[in-house]
Order: sequence, then C-alpha cells, then structure tokens
Amino acid sequence: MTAGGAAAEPLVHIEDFRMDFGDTTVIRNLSFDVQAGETFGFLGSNGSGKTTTLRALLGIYQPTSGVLHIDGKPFEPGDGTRLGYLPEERGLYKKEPVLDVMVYFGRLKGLGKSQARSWSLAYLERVQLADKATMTLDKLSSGQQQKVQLGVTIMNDPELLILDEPTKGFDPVNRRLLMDIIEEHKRGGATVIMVTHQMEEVERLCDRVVLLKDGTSRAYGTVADVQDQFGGTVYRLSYAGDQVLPSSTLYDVVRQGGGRAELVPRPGGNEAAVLRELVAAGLPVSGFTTSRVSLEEIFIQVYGEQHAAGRV
Ligand SMILES: Nc1ncnc2c1ncn2[C@@H]1O[C@H](COP(=O)(O)OP(=O)(O)OP(=O)(O)O)[C@@H](O)[C@H]1O
Repeated sequence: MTAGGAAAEPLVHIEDFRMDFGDTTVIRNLSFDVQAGETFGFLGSNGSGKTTTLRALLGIYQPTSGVLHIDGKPFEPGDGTRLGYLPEERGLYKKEPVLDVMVYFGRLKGLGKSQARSWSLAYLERVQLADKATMTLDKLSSGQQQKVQLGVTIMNDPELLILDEPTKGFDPVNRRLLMDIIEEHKRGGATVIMVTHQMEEVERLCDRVVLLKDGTSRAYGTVADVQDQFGGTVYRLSYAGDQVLPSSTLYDVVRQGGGRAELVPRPGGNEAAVLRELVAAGLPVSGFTTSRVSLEEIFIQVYGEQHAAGRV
C-alpha cells in the first residue's frame, strides 16, 4: 500500500466515471478520492448509483468510461490491498453451520484453520451469537445472519473495508455494536468506505463524504465542508397552529408540521430577515433558534420533501 504523507496517492481514485446500462446513463462525471486511513461516507438516495460505483471499483462491472483505481491501479482480487467487501446483497451458505461457514471463508482469505476458528469463536461471542455457532445459517434471524456476514468481511483484518449498508436491518443496540467494531478498524488504520442512509452514523464516523444525486456528485468534502456548502446553519421554528409556511427566496423548508419547522437559509436569509418575513406573512412565531445544519437536513434538502416522511 502507498505510504502516508502529504504527497501520497489516494488509496481510491475515481475520475470522470460514467456508467451506462443500455441507453440509460446512471452515473456521469463522478470523481472523488479516498485517502488511506480515512472513513468515507458514500451517500445518496435510493437508485442514485452507490452500489453501481462500488461494483465498478471492484471490477464486478465494466465502467463505460473513466478511471477507477485502488492503490494506483484497477482492482484485481488477491493483488495488493487486503480488501473486505460487504456487498448490498447478502448471501452465505445457508444450509451450513455458522462456524463452518466462517472458518471456510477465513481459509479462503488466507487464515490457518485454527486461527480462523479461534477468531470466529471470539467474534461470535462478541456479537452475542456464541450459542448459534453450530446452527445452520438459515436458523438465524436476518440481523444475526448479517452479523455473521460482517464477521466474514472483517476477519482478514482488511486494509480497505467497503461496506454497503452495514447496519441495514439492525436494531439500535446492534447498530451501536457494529459501529463500535467498524470504529475499531478505523482506529487500527483501516480505510473504510461506507454506504449508509443513517446520517448520525456518518456524523459519528466519517471524515469525509460524497453525496450522489442522479448519478453525479452533489456535495463532496468533510462533513463540516458539506455543512458549510449548505449554508452551515438551520433555523428551528415553533409557531401556534399547523399552517404551511409561505415559500420564500430567503430559505428552503426542510421539514414542517405540528407547529414546528426547520429552514435552511438562502443567501440574504439572515435571522432577522427570515423572521420579519414570517411574521409579515401572519405566522404566529413563538420560538426561533439557530443551530448547525445536520447532514439529515442537508439530505432532505437535496433529495426533496418526499423523502422526509419515509426511509430513504
Ligand atoms: N445491472 C443493471 N442493469 C440495469 N440497470 C441497473 C443495473 N444495476 C443498477 N442499475 C440501475 O442503476 C441505478 C443505480 O442503482 P444502484 O443500485 O447503484 O443505486 P444505489 O444508490 O446503490 O441505491 P440503494 O440506496 O437503493 O441501494 C438504478 O436506477 C438501477 O436500476
């Protein structure tokens, strides 16, 4: 792997990536880098092209055009960087016992049999599945199966961990556990690329992010950079009644209902100007506070109100 340092090549380099399926272009002009050692959030609404990009990066899809490099070259399995990939579509041998499956994959990844076995037993203990070690996978719940799959993904101590929605379907306690495990890999020096729809995970773990919309980059940088690109602040408003806020050139409404609203200011939309406009429009404002815009609010602003009510 390339050594660290100011002039170091990025571990992952994507430049002008384009992907067509038949007549449909699903990714265009996509460029971003992931530096060695960082945790990178790959964000975007459903169907925006995240999984397609990861598949092209790993050579599963042939890109229509552009550069997709890991450590300075197109990825070849078994060649250089130690990779752990958790694909979006999960799938292990469901009729085999959990421990046997883990040991099998451990051996494929170059671990000795006893090393793979002891690692797997310790992992199963940690994720509270020790009592399932001899059960076949199809007897486990889907969240439990996902824990096994994450174990298989990280058991070769990857230098580059690519996780496509690692906590999908987990309850909050298990999500926290999984985040802790990913954070340990990050602290151990691994580079992590993570697709997730959980913005609090991104704020907790990610050094930088790219936000995809319709196959192209909508925002790219540190979480703070992206917050700044979207005005940096959000106004939280409470008011009597449940009326719809007037549209305005001074702000975008990212959420409203039940006498509360969140507004992201546009240029010229300072607190005083926005408040004056709302009051002039007859809105009985009872509270108005300013805070840093969250990634979730940015996400809603980018992808539209239709996502606000449901899971994106
Ligand atoms: N093999 C394929 N053939 C044709 N279209 C495809 C293929 N794979 C993906 N697509 C299309 O490419 C677009 C992007 O899909 P992709 O799975 O990359 O989105 P995503 O951002 O990962 O979405 P999600 O958050 O829902 O997982 C979608 O419109 C999808 O239908």
